[in-house]
Amino acid sequence: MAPHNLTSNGNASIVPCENGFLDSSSLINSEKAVKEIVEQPLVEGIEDHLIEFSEAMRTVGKALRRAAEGKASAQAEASEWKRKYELERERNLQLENKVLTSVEHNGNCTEKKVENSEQHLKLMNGTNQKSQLYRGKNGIYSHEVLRDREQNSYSNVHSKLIRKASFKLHWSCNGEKNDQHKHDIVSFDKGNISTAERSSKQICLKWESPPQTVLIITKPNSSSVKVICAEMVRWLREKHLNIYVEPRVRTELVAESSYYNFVQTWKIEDGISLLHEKVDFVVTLGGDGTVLWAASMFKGPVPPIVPFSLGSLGFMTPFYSEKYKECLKSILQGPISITLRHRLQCHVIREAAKTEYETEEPILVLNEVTIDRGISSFLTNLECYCDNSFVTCVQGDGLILSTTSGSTAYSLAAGGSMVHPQVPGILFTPICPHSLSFRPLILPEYVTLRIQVPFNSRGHAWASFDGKDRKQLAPGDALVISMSIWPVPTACEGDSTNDFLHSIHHGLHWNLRKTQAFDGPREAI
Ligand SMILES: NC(=O)c1ccc[n+]([C@@H]2O[C@H](COP(=O)([O-])OP(=O)(O)OC[C@H]3O[C@@H](n4cnc5c(N)ncnc54)[C@H](O)[C@@H]3O)[C@@H](O)[C@H]2O)c1
Ligand SMILES: Nc1ncnc2c1ncn2[C@@H]1O[C@H](COP(=O)(O)OP(=O)(O)OP(=O)(O)O)[C@@H](O)[C@H]1O
Repeated sequence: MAPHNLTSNGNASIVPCENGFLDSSSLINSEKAVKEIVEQPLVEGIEDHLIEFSEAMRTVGKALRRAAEGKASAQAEASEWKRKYELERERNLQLENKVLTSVEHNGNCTEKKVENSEQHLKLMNGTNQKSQLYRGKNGIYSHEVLRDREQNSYSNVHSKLIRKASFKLHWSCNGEKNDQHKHDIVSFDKGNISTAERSSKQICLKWESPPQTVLIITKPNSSSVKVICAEMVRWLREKHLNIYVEPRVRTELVAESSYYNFVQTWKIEDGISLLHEKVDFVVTLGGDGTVLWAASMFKGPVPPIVPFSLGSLGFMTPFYSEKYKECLKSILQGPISITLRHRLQCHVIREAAKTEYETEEPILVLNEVTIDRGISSFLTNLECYCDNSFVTCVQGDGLILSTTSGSTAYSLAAGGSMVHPQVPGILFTPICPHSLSFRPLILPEYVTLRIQVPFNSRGHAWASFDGKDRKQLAPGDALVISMSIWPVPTACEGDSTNDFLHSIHHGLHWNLRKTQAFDGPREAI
């Protein structure tokens, strides 16, 4: 129940604000009420406990005043910060305007880019941050004004302003385009708890300006992939796109013909960290492993990925490579239905680390992180905590913490459920548990999990990330896992649900059974 406020006439009223705080006037009123009670002349022979009561009320009165004062000072501070923020925003917008105008005068940018920049500024409408996503009234906008900082010998865009294509995300509803992004909001209007209508379904990406730069990632050592890649590069070049490939692929292409000299790449690992700033979308040519590889190249935001199937299974690769021209035409034109695939952020915390924050570089996984016994012949012994609540102790071959995208991979093989990739959750799937009652769990996406190798463990454990980068975990070491804020947007062939069902039908032959014949024994009617 909400606290009641005593008034001088003895009536009680409930006065919490919407935000859960008491408002300052009601605090002052309640303080007055307390004062009135306290200041009433004491009747002779008053009991000791009444004196105690009045002392207590005095303390309450003081506390209420302090709360009101605290709130007023917090409000003043907030308005000061708001004012500073407005000033900063104004200044940055002016700076941005100046840079763009000087670029226009120097002729360093194409006409198209300058046109776009004005459009961008309008769209940015008061946002000063060089951030990846701008939340608009009717969806999410993405804009970037970037300076090419990389000294890349293959790049012909030195020190120029380059601009990523701008796009907008829509949430469409029952097949119709609906610009309203509906959040999952819990309301408690008049004390009735309800959630907002759940009509936000398929996410659509619409280009606001044409995409100009594409990154092609290919599965190595495959001649069919090499052929398609070379063809695709030529085709994209005709469409005037800037093309990036991995250093290995550029070497292969240039060895084939000097025609491919225009293809750009990066020289050192550092170049990869800037890719998301340059690339409008990524094409993968391979199987699911190539999509995992492409995702792992982006430690932060990931551009939309268009995965072409050149592997055996292809859960995440809905596009047919033979039809790449039609597919890419429709991708370049948009809008594109996308699946936002969540990733898990994994921190290894060594026992030797002095603080919780002294962790190794976090690793992002699109499928799963697995903690297993490696080559050890002992049972793994893993203590699992979820937001500091003890979950269980895993004794068996290991544990898989999987995203819903990874639910059809290793987790499925270990008995986990298949989950639609848009369901926000973390799968907790044991590997060969030595207990009959250990069933897999699906936990909500907002929890933080901590998997601890106990000090009394007989052996080490091993963590692997999307099947790669194995790391040894010694007794006392822990792995902390939470949902990353950087999902992997993958383009859909149909829509998210259609693609998911298609992949489990065709990839796994899910529930494939000959239909029972009509003739035979029947129920008596
Ligand atoms: N017992 C198992 O099923 C098992 C064992 C180890 C690893 N894996 C999976 O392999 C993944 C690594 O894939 P890779 O291609 O780099 O290695 P890989 O070449 O060994 O291929 C593993 C297989 O898993 C499939 N796969 C990958 N991601 C999938 C997904 N999200 N849904 C359905 N199938 C998927 C691939 O198509 C491939 O056929 C790991 O993330 C793990 O999920 C599975
Ligand atoms: N660009 C890349 N650079 C290095 N390794 C890669 C690259 N792309 C994919 N790989 C690795 O190559 C392996 C095979 O890739 P992928 O899964 O795409 O092909 P596949 O095995 O033929 O397909 P499927 O998994 O559908 O059978 C994976 O282990 C993956 O990590």
